[in-house]
Amino acid sequence: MPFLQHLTDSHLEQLALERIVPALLERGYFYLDHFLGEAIGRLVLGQVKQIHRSGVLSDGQLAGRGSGVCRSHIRGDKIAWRSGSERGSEAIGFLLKQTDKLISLCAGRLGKNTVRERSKAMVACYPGNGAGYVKHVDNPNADGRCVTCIYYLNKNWNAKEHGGVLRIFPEGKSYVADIEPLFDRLLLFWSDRRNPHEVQPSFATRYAITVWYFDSEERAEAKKRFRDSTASSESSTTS
Ligand SMILES: Cn1c(O)c(C(=O)NCC(=O)O)c(=O)c2ccccc21
Ligand SMILES: [Mn+2]
Repeated sequence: MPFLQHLTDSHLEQLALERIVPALLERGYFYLDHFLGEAIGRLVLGQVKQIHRSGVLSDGQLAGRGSGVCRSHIRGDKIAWRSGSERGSEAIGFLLKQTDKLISLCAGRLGKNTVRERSKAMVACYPGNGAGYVKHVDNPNADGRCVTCIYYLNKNWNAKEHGGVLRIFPEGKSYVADIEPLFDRLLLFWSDRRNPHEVQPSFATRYAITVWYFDSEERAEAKKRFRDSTASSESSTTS
């Protein structure tokens, strides 16, 4: 089924150059609504709900800090990885094609970053039991990830009632950015220490799809460090 393209390629180019690049360089994050449009957004939501219903989402991580016995038994976010070419994930595949186009249009203008590869899509569901995600940095130690891209899928979301706000604490700034996980909203932000963030407790089912774009050089460096470290640890065990 040929998808009608909500945002034509020239729209995407305008969006990338005139809005996304300036915002990322100036503030470090950017979000826009109506990214795929109602029809395709609903197709993506339908496929995510089917993934959730099919039970393949991981058992949510145990909420709260601590480990062993003192850990609480509230199950938090549940996730599944999708390349977008699986049967039943075609609309997710289309979303990734659109975000790939967007990022490649930005590439070369994002300072030193040359972005050529990305992770698979992480489909995430917060069950609405009050679990959230503690404040963290996606990429604190140069693992290669440079841009976090999150597509939200929640219709009629009311943060006052449902919580689930993403709060970004931009490094060195006196303000925080509160972003509601609204249907068909796309959010991009630097994955490194510039953007610590948290997902506040969610009291309704909260769906999102995240994909991380890699800076090629940083990724290659990280892979090399990993190879060296495993090689040295192997040599130390054998010696
Ligand atoms: C489920 N989930 C996450 O929701 C976020 C995250 O920062 N989400 C922000 C958001 O959904 O607005 C994560 O960064 C994350 C990292 C590893 C595994 C699971 C993860
Ligand atoms: Mn995160």
